Amino acid sequence: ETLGVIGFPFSKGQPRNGTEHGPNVLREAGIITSLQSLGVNVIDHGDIEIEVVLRDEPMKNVRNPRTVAAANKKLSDAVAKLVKMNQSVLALGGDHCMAIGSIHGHAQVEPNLVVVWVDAHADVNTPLTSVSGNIHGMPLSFLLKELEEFVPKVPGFEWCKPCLSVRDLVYIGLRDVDPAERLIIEKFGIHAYSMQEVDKYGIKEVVERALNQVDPSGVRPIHVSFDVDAMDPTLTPATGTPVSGGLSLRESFYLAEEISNTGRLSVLDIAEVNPLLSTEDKRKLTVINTTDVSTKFYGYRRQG
Ligand SMILES: N[C@](CCCC[B-](O)(O)O)(CCN1CCC(O)CC1)C(=O)O
Ligand SMILES: [Mn+2]
Ligand SMILES: [Mn+2]
Ligand SMILES: [Mn+2]
Repeated sequence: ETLGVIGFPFSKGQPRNGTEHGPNVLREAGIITSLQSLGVNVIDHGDIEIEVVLRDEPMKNVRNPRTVAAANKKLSDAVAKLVKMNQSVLALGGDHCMAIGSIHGHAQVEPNLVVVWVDAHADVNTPLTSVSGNIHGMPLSFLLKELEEFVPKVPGFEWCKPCLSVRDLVYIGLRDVDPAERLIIEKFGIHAYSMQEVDKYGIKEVVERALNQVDPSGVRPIHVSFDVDAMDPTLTPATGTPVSGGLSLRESFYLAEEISNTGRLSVLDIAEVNPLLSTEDKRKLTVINTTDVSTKFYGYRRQG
């Protein structure tokens, strides 16, 4: 089994500079060597080359549409290529708009995939419901077939055909969902385990129920889109939209270990590490905790 690592040094899905440094600070922290020390055959394919799109005027309130679209098209092609070569893919972000390219690319090769979205946020605003206009809050609206009729054409995204059904998506970690997102989740019955459910059932039950709902027969390829703001901000403070009351380190480890135990983790996104948003020691803490969770996704076992 080969793990292909792709860097997505990108920040234009949101207004805070810094997520473009995510891939490199994770590499500098030794994420590649940590994975190799697990016996994983890791190939670092470098970074997606981000092109500057001039005069990328907002479309209604959607910021940087063409820049976000062009970068994610490249990511989609890169992920598809690696999955086609039977590699597992670790995509290092970069802000969470990266999920558009990563999931789209994965779905071109594995249309039967399911998505586990680990995040404080639902990231399912459409360009019309978004209050901020930041595409990192909208990625799922570009991917979900059931939302296609509600999503206006956004310049640059002509390539992005929706490829995911709401029944193949499950959320874990929600605690800051916009009213419109709440409506969408309820209208389409999207499976969602907020931090309230994590407290109510415990992480073991939540992970079991989540996987059983999207993949009861336990055969489908899994795409995990992991926003580091799903974890408690005391653990990953270097991120753009921190929300208190997040997943503990042990809950994050357990989730990652259980996903790893399925043997069907195909693509993992690590999104929203922003080293510029905090002090040096908080950056270090964020990167170390993110790396520690990542190794559990790829076979590190606390019991040895
Ligand atoms: N839902 C938000 C946050 C998205 C976070 C994206 B990430 O990838 O980090 O999960 C927040 C919108 N929110 C609406 C109410 C306002 O008071 C504050 C911003 C949005 O901008 O759409
Ligand atoms: Mn988030
Ligand atoms: Mn997110
Ligand atoms: Mn975030």
